Amino acid sequence: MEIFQYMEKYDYEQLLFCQDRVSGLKAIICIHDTTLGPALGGTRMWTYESEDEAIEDALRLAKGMTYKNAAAGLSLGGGKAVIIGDPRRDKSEAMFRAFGRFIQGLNGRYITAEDVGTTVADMDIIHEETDYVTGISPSFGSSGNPSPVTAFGVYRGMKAAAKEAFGTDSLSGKTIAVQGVGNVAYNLCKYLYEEGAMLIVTDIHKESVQRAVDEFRARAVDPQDIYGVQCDIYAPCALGATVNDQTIPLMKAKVIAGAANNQLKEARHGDTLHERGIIYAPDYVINAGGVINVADELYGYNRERALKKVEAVYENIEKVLEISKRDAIPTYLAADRLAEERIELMKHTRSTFLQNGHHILSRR
Ligand SMILES: NC(=O)C1=CN([C@@H]2O[C@H](COP(=O)(O)OP(=O)(O)OC[C@H]3O[C@@H](n4cnc5c(N)ncnc54)[C@H](O)[C@@H]3O)[C@@H](O)[C@H]2O)C=CC1
Ligand SMILES: CC(C)CC(=O)C(=O)O
Repeated sequence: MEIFQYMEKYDYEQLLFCQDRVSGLKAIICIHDTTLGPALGGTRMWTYESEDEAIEDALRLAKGMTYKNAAAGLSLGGGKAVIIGDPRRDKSEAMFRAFGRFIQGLNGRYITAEDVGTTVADMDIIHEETDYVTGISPSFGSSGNPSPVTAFGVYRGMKAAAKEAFGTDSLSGKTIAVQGVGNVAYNLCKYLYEEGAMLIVTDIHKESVQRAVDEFRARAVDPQDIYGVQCDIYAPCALGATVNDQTIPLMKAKVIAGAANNQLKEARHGDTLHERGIIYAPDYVINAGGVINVADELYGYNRERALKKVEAVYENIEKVLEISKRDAIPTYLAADRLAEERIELMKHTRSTFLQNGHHILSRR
């Protein structure tokens, strides 16, 4: 990959490679855009096949955070970090502390949190070395694990998308195919089951599937079979790029609404969904609950206030659907428009010169 060419094309600010030989840390921090404020986005730990794959993931995820934070109305820019390694095998205190020191070195330009492969316990270790970490244990007055709140937001957004497709936002009696029953999707399944939805689930880990079968009467299918099952809604809640040339022709769902980041393999797949009349709830709008929740820590965490904001994912999806209809464009473009218009507007508003002007919230 021609890295500078790619960064220039999508206007990235910074890409940082962090290496610590003793702990084995190999991490990449990517800051896409800080127009709206410091870049907030989680740290993913994953067994990448190659360094290029890890770099690409960091770049794509960081840009997604710029759009997610902007569309959610947060005063935050977009960034993300990835650690190369197996989260089930390679973690150590030394690794996360070394990583925390690299974050501290950025002096607040990047604030981290959980993502796939990292936990509250990992964030607590990072916190030993830096202030710029959220999603740490509630005993610090923090918000803890963002996943249940992300799930609540996805549930709200799914209802808004269902209303558009089926004329009612009730999910009772709807069949929902959930790909990946990890931290977010387990909590999502709970909401869906309690509302009376029928669940079809899959995961690469058998225990996760079994838990959903036992607790939510879900039907299990093999990972490759999830795309073609007869269902009303497909909820991608594993990794990205699952909406692509191979999977779209198999899909029976009228709605795609799930937690995963970067669901569309390429932007053109959003066009294909639009042409086929499948309502796609854009990933970074529907899965913003977690970041809205951890961002509230920057104001002194208040769960009630945070959940109120997350509830509004419903209205945000409605807004995207309205723009899509008004401008006759696919929903992924409508979401981009929502985010980009806000960034442009704030760029102008914030252009006034301030002499050493610090906001009362010193971390912003
Ligand atoms: N945790 C959070 O608060 C947020 C998560 N997200 C995104 O939501 C998605 C899920 O996140 P988490 O639940 O936190 O991660 P997780 O790691 O707890 O869950 C992901 C699940 O997907 C499964 N999986 C991976 N590849 C699969 C495949 N090919 N087929 C079936 N299952 C597969 C994994 O075994 C795991 O159980 C990720 O894309 C993440 O970036 C987005 C916003 C916030
Ligand atoms: C997990 C969140 C707290 C932030 C993030 O990285 C995301 O929304 O993807």
